[in-house]
Amino acid sequence: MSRTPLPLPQPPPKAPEFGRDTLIACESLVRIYQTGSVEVQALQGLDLAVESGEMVAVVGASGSGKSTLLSILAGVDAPTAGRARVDRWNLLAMSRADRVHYRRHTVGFVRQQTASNLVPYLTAQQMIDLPMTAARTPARTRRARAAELLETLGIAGCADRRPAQLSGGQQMRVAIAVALANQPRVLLADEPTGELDTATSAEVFTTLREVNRQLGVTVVIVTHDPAVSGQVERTVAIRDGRTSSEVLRRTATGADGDTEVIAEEYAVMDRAGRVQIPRDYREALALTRRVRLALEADHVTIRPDLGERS
Ligand SMILES: Nc1ncnc2c1ncn2[C@@H]1O[C@H](COP(=O)(O)OP(=O)(O)OP(=O)(O)O)[C@@H](O)[C@H]1O
Repeated sequence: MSRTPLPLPQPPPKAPEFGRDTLIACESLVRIYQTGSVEVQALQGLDLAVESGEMVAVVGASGSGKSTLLSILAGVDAPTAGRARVDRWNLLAMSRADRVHYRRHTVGFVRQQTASNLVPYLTAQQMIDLPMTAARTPARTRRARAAELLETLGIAGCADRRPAQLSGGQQMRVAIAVALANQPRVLLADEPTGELDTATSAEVFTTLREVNRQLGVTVVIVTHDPAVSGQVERTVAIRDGRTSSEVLRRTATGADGDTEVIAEEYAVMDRAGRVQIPRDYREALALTRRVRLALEADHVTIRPDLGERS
């Protein structure tokens, strides 16, 4: 008996190696906190890929797992299961010495509370110097790097000031300079504008964008402020410890020559092919436990299971 071949497109010869082309690659990432008999699943199979040179915002409601993700990427916290790679580092298999090296050279971290990033009795220049001294950078290089960072971040005039003599925006810029002192490939910022007014927040975002563009540093910003999304090319939304959607922004030139920003929302598919269908879509079509899937020429349809047999 001859069979008609299925009209399926040819699959690629081999699935790409995990995280091969990305600087940050998280797959099915799980973090469970155990407090006594209570177990909290802060991350429940999160997927995230960030290319080198990108500036990405991670948004989500309070408790959705944003800070947990950032702590893991910062090498401060370790995942319970899944995969996480940043640059050449496997975050699930780092020795203590690896972790020190990773935190010193691969990632820079700006914390939520501005003050917690700074040392009250040191000047801006001395604070930028600290991580380089820890990394045994020669004095001449340290001086040159501190001067370059102070200049790039627009705070050259603040070199000899202590935190109390700086405005909120200047304090945050010093914190960013400290995080960049050892030339990390990735800058992680946890709610960098949480304590700032609107104008100062905009100033800090401009600084982060300049750092991203001028120094080529990959930037990941965690925030629960949806307004931030308009400032970056890609926003990743986390819900209940999983990546639920991504919004990509690009500029396009219309027929009239005007440029406009186009934002498109995407669902995120993991390597096993799982996609989360938004609740309002499910409710609108009464999609419940079982749905009908069909492969069309250039798309896949999902239909409610109406119970009839075909
Ligand atoms: N050290 C911890 N021990 C126990 N539970 C924790 C711990 N850290 C976080 N959690 C829990 O994990 C979940 C995710 O927390 P996380 O701080 O990552 O969320 P978030 O999205 O950053 O929230 P927020 O915007 O309020 O900072 C929450 O339910 C939180 O209570």
